[in-house]
Amino acid sequence: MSERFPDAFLADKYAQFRSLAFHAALFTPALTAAMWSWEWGVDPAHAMDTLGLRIAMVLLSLVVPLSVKLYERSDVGAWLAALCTVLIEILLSVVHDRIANGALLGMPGFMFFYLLAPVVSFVFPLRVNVTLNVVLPVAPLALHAVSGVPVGFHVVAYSSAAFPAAAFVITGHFLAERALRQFFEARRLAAWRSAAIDKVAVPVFVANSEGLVEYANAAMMGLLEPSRNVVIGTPLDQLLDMSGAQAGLKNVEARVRNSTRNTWLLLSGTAVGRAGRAPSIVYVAQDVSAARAESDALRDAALTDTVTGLANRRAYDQQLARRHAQGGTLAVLFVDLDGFKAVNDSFGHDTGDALLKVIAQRLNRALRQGDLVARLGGDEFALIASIADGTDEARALAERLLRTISEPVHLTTETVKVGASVGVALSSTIQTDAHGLVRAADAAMYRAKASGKGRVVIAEAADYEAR
Ligand SMILES: Nc1nc2c(ncn2[C@@H]2O[C@H](COP(=O)(O)OP(=O)(O)OP(=O)(O)O)[C@@H](O)[C@H]2O)c(=O)[nH]1
Repeated sequence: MSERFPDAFLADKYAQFRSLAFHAALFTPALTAAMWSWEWGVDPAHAMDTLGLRIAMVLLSLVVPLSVKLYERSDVGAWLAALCTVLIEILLSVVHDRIANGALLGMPGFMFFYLLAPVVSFVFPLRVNVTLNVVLPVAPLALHAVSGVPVGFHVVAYSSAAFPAAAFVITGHFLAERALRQFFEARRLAAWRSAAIDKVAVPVFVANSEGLVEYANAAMMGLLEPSRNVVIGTPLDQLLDMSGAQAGLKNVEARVRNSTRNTWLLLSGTAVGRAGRAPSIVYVAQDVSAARAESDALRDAALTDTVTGLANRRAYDQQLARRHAQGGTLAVLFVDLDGFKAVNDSFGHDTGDALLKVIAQRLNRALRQGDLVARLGGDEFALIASIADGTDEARALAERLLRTISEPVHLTTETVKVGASVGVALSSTIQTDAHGLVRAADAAMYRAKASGKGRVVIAEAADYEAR
């Protein structure tokens, strides 16, 4: 089996066949037409026309039965197809003779029987074909030699004309058979490869140079979830989010978009060239969702407070450093509950935990989009909020927090109530780094505790310097 691409192979064969046909077309009709004209005074243009029709029929007779034989693998089908073309040919001959007002087996019919031999004998090996094509034209001459039946000049002329025509047909038959066999085998192999790749458990897909998906095997379709029809021809970008991936083809991490699961793939791509086209990329994918979920969970655990589910101190420090570096006015709010120890002491640690969870939810609800609340430990919470209007806005926010914290908390068995002391440091007032802001908010919160609890204190420069 040739590994050549069927397109290139066929192009090659087509060129050979065309060159042969060109020479035969020059030689055969010219010779035949000359003889016809000489013998019967037939119009040469008309004669060539007739021969052109014959040649077209011969090509049809070659390709259709051969295709049936090679692709459907049916000799009976091939014979039936050949019979059909012969019947069509006879019909055409009859019609032609009626129009031309000639005998039933006039010139077209005569030529036909010489051309018929190689056509209908295509199912035989080449050697039989050649023999038939040599024997049939000389048969009238042999008959004459054996029986003395007179043979006119036109019979000799037709016999001579039949040889190049037969050569043309046999070569065409030979080339067409080879080309079709290669073509169908290549198609069968491609279909088999595609079916085999479809069956393997490893997800595989192909994207063309324009980023459109050309193929995805069953395993890949299972990961992408939508139906095959939707995927083929879809921009890869619509199916996979590769925005966080490193450049290149190897070890590319991609998230499946619109997935009901949080599916992550590790892709390895190979550029595969194609005749006359920009290379496509064949990707082999690995489902790394489980590993990714595990590492995400570890990262989340390292940044999350286990009791309340809020950000922990580490996450808070990271966020504050990032937000502070971005600029704009920030308010850092330190919230320490008042009377929390009494809840623990009276109702137990579990009730204390339940209370912390409710307070966390209330603080979360009181915040605006983009702000952050964290639990630093014990009964201490801290918030980061963007402030547009300075101290008054920060104070209003802090007082809103105080009010929501002080609402009674209805737990399963009891209702408890705590208060809070809040220290607020504004980056517009305290000109320092992120740590300095935290220290100032902490100091302001202590001042709130010291001056009677349940209140808000806005930090001044002295709070930062005092710590
Ligand atoms: N339930 C519970 N209690 C905790 C946790 N972490 C720390 N605590 C307790 O929280 C209490 C905090 O003490 P304090 O800050 O003195 O409590 P407070 O009654 O609010 O006192 P002030 O802050 O002075 O108003 C201590 O009793 C700690 O044991 C926790 O995760 N869960």
